[in-house]
Amino acid sequence: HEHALRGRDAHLLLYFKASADPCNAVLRSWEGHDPCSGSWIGVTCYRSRVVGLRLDHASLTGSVTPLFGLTRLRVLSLRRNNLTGSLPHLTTLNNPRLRRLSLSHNKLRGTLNVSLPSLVSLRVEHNQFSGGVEGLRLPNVSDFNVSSNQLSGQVTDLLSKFPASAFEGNQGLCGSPLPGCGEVSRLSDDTTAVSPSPASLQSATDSSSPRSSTKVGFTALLAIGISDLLVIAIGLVVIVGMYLWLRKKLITSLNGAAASIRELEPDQLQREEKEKDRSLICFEGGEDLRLDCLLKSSAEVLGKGLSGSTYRAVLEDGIIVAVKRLSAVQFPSHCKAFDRQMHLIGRVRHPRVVSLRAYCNAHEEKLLVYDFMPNGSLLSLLHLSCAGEGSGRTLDWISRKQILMGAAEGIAFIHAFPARSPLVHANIKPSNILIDEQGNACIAEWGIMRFASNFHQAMPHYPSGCLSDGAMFAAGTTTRLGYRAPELVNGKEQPTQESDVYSFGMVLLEVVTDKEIDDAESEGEVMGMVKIGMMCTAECPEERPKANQVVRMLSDFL
Ligand SMILES: Nc1ncnc2c1ncn2[C@@H]1O[C@H](COP(=O)(O)OP(=O)(O)OP(=O)(O)O)[C@@H](O)[C@H]1O
Repeated sequence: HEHALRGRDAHLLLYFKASADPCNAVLRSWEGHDPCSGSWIGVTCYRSRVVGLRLDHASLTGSVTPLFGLTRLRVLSLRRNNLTGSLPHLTTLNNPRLRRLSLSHNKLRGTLNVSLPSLVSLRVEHNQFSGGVEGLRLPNVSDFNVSSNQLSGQVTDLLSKFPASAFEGNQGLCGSPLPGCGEVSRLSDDTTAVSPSPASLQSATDSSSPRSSTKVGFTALLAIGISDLLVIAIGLVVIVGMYLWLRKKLITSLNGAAASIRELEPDQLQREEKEKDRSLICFEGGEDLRLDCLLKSSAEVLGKGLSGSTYRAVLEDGIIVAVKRLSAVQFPSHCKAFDRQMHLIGRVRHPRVVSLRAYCNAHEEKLLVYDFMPNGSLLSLLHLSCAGEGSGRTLDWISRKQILMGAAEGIAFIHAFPARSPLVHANIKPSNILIDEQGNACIAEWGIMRFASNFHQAMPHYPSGCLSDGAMFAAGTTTRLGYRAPELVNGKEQPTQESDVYSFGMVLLEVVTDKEIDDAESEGEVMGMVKIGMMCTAECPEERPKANQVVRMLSDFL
């Protein structure tokens, strides 16, 4: 029976692929009958069943309906694609385990009917959904957004706990937290009352003589004036009374609260403070992460560097993340600037930059949770013998060029990201250039090293003997500085975007001067790339090209 169900998962995914990626451009790796082989891009499995599908920004088209046949699915994230059609009625019968559903920025239409107690996140903003929201029965959802659709009708009581921003951009929706539906219709009634049609005005004037109308008008005006005064006086009395009553109540409750705070034991306060500290701060795509789940997950050490150790953690729902545990020696303090930097890093989203999904900045523990990159690092591909790691694969020339291009794009994106002061990676080296499911390079662990207490010791350099002599020669480096820009060696300067370009230049020279390349046709290209590397590693920082210029130069070779 289990075997048949696994076959059904594969069948449903391939059925989805047929309409989502008809040119086989993105889902090329979806081949064969086993989606859990590890090679199907975006698919996460647990005990040989598909539990997660994440394919954001993948230019997918067609309908999502086949995916709701995956009965073990927990996470479905297909943001920013071109998906069309409607959603089926989602109930516990067909999707009992679905926890996160992210379909924002697509072209989905039809009505929304989702009643799933398992769901904790529903994001369908920027689509074309229509009809009411009464079909949404989501008792446990904490992350919710249906904004910028064509929904109408009253927001139900269950959903009114979410902020107005979760509903805005739907012309026809009303009721808390949006303006009340009654208010809208009363307003329109009033408008009709004060602006009668010219025809009715005309008939009103015609029906009575000018004399009688003046008499009646005067008496009526007097009566209205007196009654208005009375109403205003009564209103004032009521308002003053309510003000005095509320003031009294507020003072009593404030006194009560102050007393109960005083009553708290000091260590209880400390405990609460610690609890707050120990929680994870989550960013887009990591909203579901919890510190206790992370600590309970099965973890395996990926490696250890100067800044700390990195673990591969498999969470309860089968999702795999990389957790960097920062060294307490290098990152001893609990500073606000670190929090600000993490919030900035958590906002950066680019296919060539590894996403930070959450972090924890407790006094005794600093954890950073990243997307897990399943294909190792450039270091493992290049220096199998030096690093004592790697899968034993050798890199062909085309892959080398693509990896360099991907890394340069990631760095250029970070450098151009709008921030108060220019953003800097400060730790560019092959172990921080990771390879994603499709073999593309992604820049990892940026922006952390400037918080290291022994920053200059931690700067990227390389174990003596590993950086090839060809690369050292091309860069004109006689001392073994490795990836560290010469201006940083005295330990007084802070890293800059120019020093990042230097480090990238060293990586580039290392990749293109490697003895392993035996493709004679590429000789001319090697020379061209070496020239780029030499420009990047110019002694004088001002003479080095900007990262976006490096991207442009590299693109000539692709
Ligand atoms: N998100 C990730 N996905 C997969 N592997 C990762 C991820 N982040 C880091 N790694 C791998 O984990 C190993 C250890 O990384 P870590 O960053 O802790 O050390 P390092 O890069 O060698 O040194 P440093 O502390 O200076 O950054 C490296 O092989 C790295 O490529």
